[in-house]
Amino acid sequence: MVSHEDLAVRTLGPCRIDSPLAERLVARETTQHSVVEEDRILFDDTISMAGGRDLPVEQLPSLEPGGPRKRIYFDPAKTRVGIVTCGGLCPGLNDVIRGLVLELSRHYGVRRIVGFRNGYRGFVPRYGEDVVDLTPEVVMHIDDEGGTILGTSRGEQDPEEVVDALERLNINILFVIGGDGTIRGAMDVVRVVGERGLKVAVVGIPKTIDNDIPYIDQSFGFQTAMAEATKSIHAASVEARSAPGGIGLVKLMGRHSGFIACYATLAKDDADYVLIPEVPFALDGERGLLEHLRQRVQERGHAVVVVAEGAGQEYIEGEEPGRDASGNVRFGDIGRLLRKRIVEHLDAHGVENNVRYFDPSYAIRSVPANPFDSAYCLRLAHAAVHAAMAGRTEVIVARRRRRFVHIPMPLAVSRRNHVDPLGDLWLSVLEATGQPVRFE
Ligand SMILES: Nc1ncnc2c1ncn2[C@@H]1O[C@H](COP(=O)(O)OP(=O)(O)O)[C@@H](O)[C@H]1O
Ligand SMILES: O=P(O)(O)OC[C@H]1O[C@](O)(COP(=O)(O)O)[C@@H](O)[C@@H]1O
Ligand SMILES: [Mg+2]
Repeated sequence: MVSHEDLAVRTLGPCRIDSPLAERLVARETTQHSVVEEDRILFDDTISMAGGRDLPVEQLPSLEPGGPRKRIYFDPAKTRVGIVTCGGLCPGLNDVIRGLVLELSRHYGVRRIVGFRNGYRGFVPRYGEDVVDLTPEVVMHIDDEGGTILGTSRGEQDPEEVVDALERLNINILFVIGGDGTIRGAMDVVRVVGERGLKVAVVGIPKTIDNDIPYIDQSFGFQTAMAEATKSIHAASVEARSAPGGIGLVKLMGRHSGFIACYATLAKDDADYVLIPEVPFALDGERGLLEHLRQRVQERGHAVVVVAEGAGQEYIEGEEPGRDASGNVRFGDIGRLLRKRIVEHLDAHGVENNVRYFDPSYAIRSVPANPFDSAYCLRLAHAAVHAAMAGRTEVIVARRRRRFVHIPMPLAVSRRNHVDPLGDLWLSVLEATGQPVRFE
């Protein structure tokens, strides 16, 4: 259970400098729409959860609100900022970079902002990466494109070398835009910064199309990626309905969490089956997926199956899952395996079948952010700048139940966000598809 201590945010020191934004904050109060900096946001949101702790209200676990402070830690005129993007692509990376640069320069008056190229390797001299000066002019229209203007990479780097680079360039604030691996890397940087007695704020903006960062409503770019995925589900459905025994099979990204598969399915209410890593399924047997699918195709003439890449890995034989440079598992291709097994099963029962396999893969994450995600990215960037200028460190900014909050990095990587097989989302998926609760 998350405790009060888990939610404590680290700061570099007292805020003694008047914020250039202070004037705008005078009339602010805590309402449905804002939380003042002195207030806290309760972590639990049901009576049973909060009541179960048996604590007075002021001792209940609570989060520090995001947003501008009246006084800040860093003197903007003397502050130098670094930005890095790491891990897999995600729609909105450029929006976040742009938002950081514009907020820092226009509202705080920070004049020295650099981008490190290609993830954490951009700090390490042997890679020979250049450092990019980021000005409002440079970033103004970068949100029109997907990807990241800074480039990204996987693979661990020595945090000592990262901090050497921070020292060489006199960086006071480092913004890391990345997923769980990136946040773990950032925590190593914070440790070395502390060991050297430096005052560098490290603030993260969580990025993942898989939506697997816990305690937040949704990661930026997720909505765009899942919207993009609906196009393949629609195409699969059209193909399936247009051929005798048509079966549209769509494999979507989602290594450990099936959020893209679930939401894309709900958005395009066309699928008969959704398979995700969180819900194991039997393939064979009377109550297995293949037999159910055979009956569905015979009854309705067609079917659509959506599978997340991490689902059903136990069926991929003879292949040890590989690892990428960051140590993430590289799964076997569940889509191809399902295609093969579906064809074999239906052929064996003399059922005509035409399987059309879609693997949109990188296409769903390399697109520019949609307007909702763009707005979200900009607001996350603003929140990250406010947090960093106020000396917060080892923290990510995020939206939780529609409030912007600061979440300590150790908590953000303490677990993964999963689709709960007993939760509301999976129930909605079961209702939409009509698939059995279990294939067993
Ligand atoms: N356990 C870890 N400890 C320290 N750094 C890590 C760790 N895992 C990943 N990293 C660093 O974070 C970067 C991105 O991690 P990765 O897992 O590839 O993507 P993501 O941040 O999207 O999860 C890598 O370049 C690597 O240097
Ligand atoms: O082939 P790549 O670029 O290493 O990444 C593939 C993986 O990246 C993801 O899109 C997201 O992963 P991260 O958020 O860890 O970067 C996964 O869904 C997918 O398995
Ligand atoms: Mg990751």
